[in-house]
Amino acid sequence: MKVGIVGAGMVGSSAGYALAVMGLASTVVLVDHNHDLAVAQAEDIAHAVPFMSSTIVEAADYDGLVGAKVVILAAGVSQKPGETRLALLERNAAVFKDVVGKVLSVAPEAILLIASNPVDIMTQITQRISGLPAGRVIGSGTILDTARFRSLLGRHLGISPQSVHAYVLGEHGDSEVLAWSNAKVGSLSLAEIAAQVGSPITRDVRARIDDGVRNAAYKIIKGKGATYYGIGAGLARIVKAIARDQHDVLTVSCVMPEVGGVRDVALSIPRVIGVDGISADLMPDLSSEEFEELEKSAQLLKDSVESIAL
Ligand SMILES: NC(=O)C1=CN([C@@H]2O[C@H](COP(=O)(O)OP(=O)(O)OC[C@H]3O[C@@H](n4cnc5c(N)ncnc54)[C@H](O)[C@@H]3O)[C@@H](O)[C@H]2O)C=CC1
Ligand SMILES: CC(=O)C(=O)O
Repeated sequence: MKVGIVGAGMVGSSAGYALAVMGLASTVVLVDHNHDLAVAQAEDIAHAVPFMSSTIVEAADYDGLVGAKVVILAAGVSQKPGETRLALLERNAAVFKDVVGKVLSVAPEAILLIASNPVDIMTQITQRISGLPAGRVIGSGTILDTARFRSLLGRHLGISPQSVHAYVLGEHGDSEVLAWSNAKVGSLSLAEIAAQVGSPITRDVRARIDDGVRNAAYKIIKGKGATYYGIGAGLARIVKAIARDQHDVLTVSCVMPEVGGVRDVALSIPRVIGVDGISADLMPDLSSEEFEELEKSAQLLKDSVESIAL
């Protein structure tokens, strides 16, 4: 399967690296308006391939995306230290107005996988520009936040994050909602597992984990300028679900008809993903407090998307 990546910066190249070393694509094509950067990234990633897979990694112009089954959109600007994701909206909307049409002119059948921030709004903008069915325009959404939540919960409990089933919903951003009420480890509720392993989830532990998830990007960007390994692996994980038609449940963003009272808005809930993109939305049971937070997150995203002229 051919996978295209538009935007060969830190996020795009990390996704390309993860796809290549995991052997999830026959070909990975990197496109960037800085073509020299795309060429350099493709060459560097290609040198890792002989150790792990046989993926062909190359740089190209948009023509190189012909036949791509998935195209990852990671072009645009990223946050400076202290800057919110929403502050990138106008600049990245302008980039997407340029990029989406070019991608579809050569790869009209592709599933579009959006990474650029603010990712929920970029997903909604892409769906509007492209006119594609909502299930073929997938935002990476809270896949990364969910990984952060599972990682911190697993660390607290001394359990592998792969056995922690816990989701972050709503905006990939400051208003996201950690769904504590339905988190499970194996078949046990959080309260039960915490009691069994002797690591209670106190108010302080909860606040520490919430901060660790919600503010992870700010801390990493302050320390090293950008985040990219986590999202690179997350994007590869979504491609895996598509490439192998796995019908995996992942928290990704997509335009949905209604969330509470808010209509036509893109945000994350768990969704089933396979070869045709998203095939089902799985709205979790939430406490009334969590559902209220989700509605607030939806309203904030809706207000932001309406502020942008398309
Ligand atoms: N969804 C998520 O969880 C995450 C999203 N991000 C977002 O991903 C995006 C990319 O971040 P980085 O890779 O760190 O930035 P970067 O600056 O390293 O790379 C962006 C690339 O886009 C290219 N580009 C800009 N305009 C273009 C256009 N019109 N056509 C083609 N290429 C163009 C640039 O030349 C650059 O190489 C940002 O918006 C960032 O906020 C970053 C981390 C996590
Ligand atoms: C930058 C970003 O969106 C993240 O690391 O969550």
